[in-house]
Amino acid sequence: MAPQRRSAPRAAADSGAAERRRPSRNKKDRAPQETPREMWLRTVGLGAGLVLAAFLLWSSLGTEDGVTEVLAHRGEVLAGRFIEVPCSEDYDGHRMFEGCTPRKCGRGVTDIVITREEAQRIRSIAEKGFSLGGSDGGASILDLHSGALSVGKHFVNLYRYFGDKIQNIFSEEDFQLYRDVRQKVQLTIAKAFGISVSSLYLTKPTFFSRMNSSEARTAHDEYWHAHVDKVTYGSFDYTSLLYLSDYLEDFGGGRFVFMEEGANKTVEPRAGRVSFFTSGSENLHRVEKVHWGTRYAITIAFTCNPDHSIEDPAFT
Ligand SMILES: O=C(O)CCC(=O)C(=O)O
Ligand SMILES: [Fe+2]
Repeated sequence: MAPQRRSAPRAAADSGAAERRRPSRNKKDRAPQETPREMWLRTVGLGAGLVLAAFLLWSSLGTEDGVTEVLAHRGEVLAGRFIEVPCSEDYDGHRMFEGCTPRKCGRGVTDIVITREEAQRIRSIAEKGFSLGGSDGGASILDLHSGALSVGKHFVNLYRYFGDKIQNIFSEEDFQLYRDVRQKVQLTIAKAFGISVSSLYLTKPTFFSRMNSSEARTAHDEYWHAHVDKVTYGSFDYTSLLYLSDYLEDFGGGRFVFMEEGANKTVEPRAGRVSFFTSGSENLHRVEKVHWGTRYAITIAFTCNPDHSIEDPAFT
């Protein structure tokens, strides 16, 4: 954002007015001397003002956009936290699927569905993929379904590029783990929203993300904009995020923010943490800019519309 332009210093022409406002020496000489009590009060007042100003500055720096509540702290291990929010009307414009299209909306976080060990193993899959490319800017994606990988300012298709040799990069165990994780997340969503697990289909894009503090080079690198997944991606009905690194251990900034009037809610990423929510504008969100380090995550998306379903990645 462009910095606010400050007004130029007032011209010398003003100095006459300043001169006129200046009290006469005589008057000042006649002013009563400050008592020690008054001096003390003035010092205390000044100190309190400074403390207040420092606090306001600190709180505005720490929260970027006035975030006031943390839904999931990085240090806590949540067995499951769910917050219901009223559904938006975004689903009305799409085909409705009884028993799947959100009627109950909300957001949840759990740290017990995916272990930290599984998160570590799945992150290794992401690192292998990203080692073959990566964006010049701050955000890279790797989509094991389509084969898309960010490289420089563009994307390549790994499966087309490597052909059968892709089996030297990813193993069957990698794909098996990916499928297991997807299945567990799908079950979690179905349970939380009271829908049948078989009414949900994986949809695209489902992808790994890697974010760092490099300056954005293309619009794809600008991951921090507020958005609604249903609007951005169309087919999404339920979004989930599996975090693969730890806020403040592996990176700074990069918290997930549900944007709400008055009180935004943050989710602090933690390896193995699954955050999930209905994809309509009841869950407008953004990711804070990463200030240092590298943040890994997977966006796993589900739809109620079988026409928009995609397959799990597998060697064909
Ligand atoms: O990585 C995140 O925390 C959120 C990513 C996101 O909003 C998205 O992929 O649509
Ligand atoms: Fe999103």
